[in-house]
Amino acid sequence: MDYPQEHIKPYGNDGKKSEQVEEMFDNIAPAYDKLNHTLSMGIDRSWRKKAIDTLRPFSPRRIMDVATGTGDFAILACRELQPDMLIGTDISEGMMNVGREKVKQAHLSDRISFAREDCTSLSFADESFDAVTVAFGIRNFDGLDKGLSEMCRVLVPGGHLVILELSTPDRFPMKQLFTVYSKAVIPLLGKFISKDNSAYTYLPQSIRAFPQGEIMQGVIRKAGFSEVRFKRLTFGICTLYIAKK
Ligand SMILES: C[S@@+](CC[C@H](N)C(=O)[O-])C[C@H]1O[C@@H](n2cnc3c(N)ncnc32)[C@H](O)[C@@H]1O
Repeated sequence: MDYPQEHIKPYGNDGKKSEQVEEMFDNIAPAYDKLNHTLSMGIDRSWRKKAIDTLRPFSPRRIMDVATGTGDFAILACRELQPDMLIGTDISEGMMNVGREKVKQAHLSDRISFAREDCTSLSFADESFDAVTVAFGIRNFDGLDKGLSEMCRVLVPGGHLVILELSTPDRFPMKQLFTVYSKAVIPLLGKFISKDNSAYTYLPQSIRAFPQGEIMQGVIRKAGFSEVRFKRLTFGICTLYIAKK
């Protein structure tokens, strides 16, 4: 299926979305962590922790963190869940280079590795992982259905998928506050800190266009998952989805 966010690209209509997304994240990589924590006022840390906690009962031994970026989710998941191995995959080498450095600093290089992989076409064999996670990345895919079915393919039967994604609150007054914040504050602060004029205009546009809540639950089910649940976090600014293969 064709989804509206697949037509929203960071740098205009020319060229493939995945190439533009890769270029954008390569550009903003050095500023990404600072911006992330500033724009979310640090709340992203508690969202990541909540997402990782949902995997604790299953003690996954092999984890893939898709769209791993600068590795924050991967590092926290490795510390909290103590898997045998965790591989962070992403299309942006710029983001992963920041992540590689952080993993080294955290003395986790023996358990966390990185690989350049587009999630819509993964090179891993079927049933390679016990858990797949993706935090704030799935909205950027050029092919949501293909990305989800690839994540399903590489999971073992009974394995778990955890998705964190930004969403738009649907109730007063957070809905109105978030509209002002996303249309005025995010582009301005984003431009100032990252020096990329387009990246932080793309961010709120892609959040608004991305399927949310019950609709996203249906999209995940259609890709082959069962027991799909979701939880809105912080008044619906973020949504956590959990599913089983
Ligand atoms: C907003 S960052 C999130 C990074 C990290 N997961 C976090 O929690 O901070 C989104 C990441 O998704 C990656 N990405 C976008 N499309 C992708 C794709 N098709 N396959 C793999 N990674 C992708 C980008 O390169 C970027 O690093």
